Amino acid sequence: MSAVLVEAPVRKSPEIAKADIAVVLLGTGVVGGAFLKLLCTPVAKRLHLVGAANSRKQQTDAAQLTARDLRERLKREGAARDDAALLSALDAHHAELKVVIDATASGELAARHAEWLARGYHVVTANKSLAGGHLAGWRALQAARAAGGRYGDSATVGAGLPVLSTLRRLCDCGDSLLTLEGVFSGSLSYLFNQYDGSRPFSALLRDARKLGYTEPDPRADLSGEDVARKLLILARNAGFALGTDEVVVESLVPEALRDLSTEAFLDRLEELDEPLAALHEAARARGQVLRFLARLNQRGRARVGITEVPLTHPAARLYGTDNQFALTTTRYHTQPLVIQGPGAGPEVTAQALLGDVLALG
Ligand SMILES: NC(=O)C1=CN([C@@H]2O[C@H](COP(=O)(O)OP(=O)(O)OC[C@H]3O[C@@H](n4cnc5c(N)ncnc54)[C@H](O)[C@@H]3O)[C@@H](O)[C@H]2O)C=CC1
Ligand SMILES: N[C@@H](CC=O)C(=O)O
Repeated sequence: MSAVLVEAPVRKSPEIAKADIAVVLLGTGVVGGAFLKLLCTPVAKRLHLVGAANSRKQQTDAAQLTARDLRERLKREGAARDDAALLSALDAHHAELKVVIDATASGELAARHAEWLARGYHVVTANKSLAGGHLAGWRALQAARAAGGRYGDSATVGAGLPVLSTLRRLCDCGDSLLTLEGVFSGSLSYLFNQYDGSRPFSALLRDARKLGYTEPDPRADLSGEDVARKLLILARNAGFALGTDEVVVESLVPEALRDLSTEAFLDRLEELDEPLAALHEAARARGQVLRFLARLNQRGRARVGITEVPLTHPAARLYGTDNQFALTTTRYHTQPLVIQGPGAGPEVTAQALLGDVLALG
């Protein structure tokens, strides 16, 4: 029987008019750039971009903000960075909902999220530095949320996979997280799913960077820091008050490459090849493969690092940038609840940001 194409079901839109949303976008790199493209699609018609910034320049001029090449223009022209001017642009707009979107990896900006929430702006973020950083920051964020601020964080774990939403829903229903295990990094998944020694690790890393899977400085991925942040975000959302120093992190970055500038590090990527090849060879000789795993056990002990796993291990059967989150809870006890799918990339991450913005009202 041949496949029949059917029309998509008509979704009756509710009669209630949805609110307009004024938006400031911080970060016009890989993720921010993909978000700007989504803004031009019909689903984003309620969103009004009133400001956009990269690390050096910003724009609040309405005509400039609608330019198709806004991202390129911001590299050359615009006003100097000043958060106050961006927030004033939000204040001046008629929209009921005012949102700051953080598509940067800046710790400095993340440290302002709680203050923005307290001032009545909503925050939607791909930046994990606050929720996955020092416990004091996490606590300030929870206080701002308890006071009514809405924080869209879907993009911070699994690049928008329904992990945080599922975990929170379970906890809201009285379930408790017992253990958490899996592959929480899209770039490291991409690297180790492919690495078989035939191409140098550094060449695969360059590909991952070009495809937009790595952090702005790929050492944030290779050091396990980015994975540790995601583990902390999940653990804290499940009620474990873990500090950054309570996660044992095993870095893949050799000592000699740790203190370099990003540019200097990128020039010396080949120095990763030999140690990785040795690890790979040792694992292969034992019939195992390498995976970068995150684990939280029932006593709240957390560890992220490279591990040899047998070919039958669930993490050995991932593809592309797949993330895998295995949640054992009081109610999902015999078998874990597993959430798996692409866990990095500009389009999925930008979609997660848009989803969080639209969910505001
Ligand atoms: N690439 C991915 O697949 C995913 C990325 N994320 C997160 O998204 C964030 C952005 O990642 P990418 O777009 O890949 O990085 P990127 O390096 O391509 O872009 C970062 C942007 O932030 C800007 N920026 C830095 N400091 C700033 C400041 N103080 N004010 C305004 N702009 C500033 C930079 O100029 C640049 O435009 C990171 O926090 C990352 O962890 C989250 C999920 C997936
Ligand atoms: N660099 C990150 C991107 C998503 O958070 C990763 O590799 O997972």
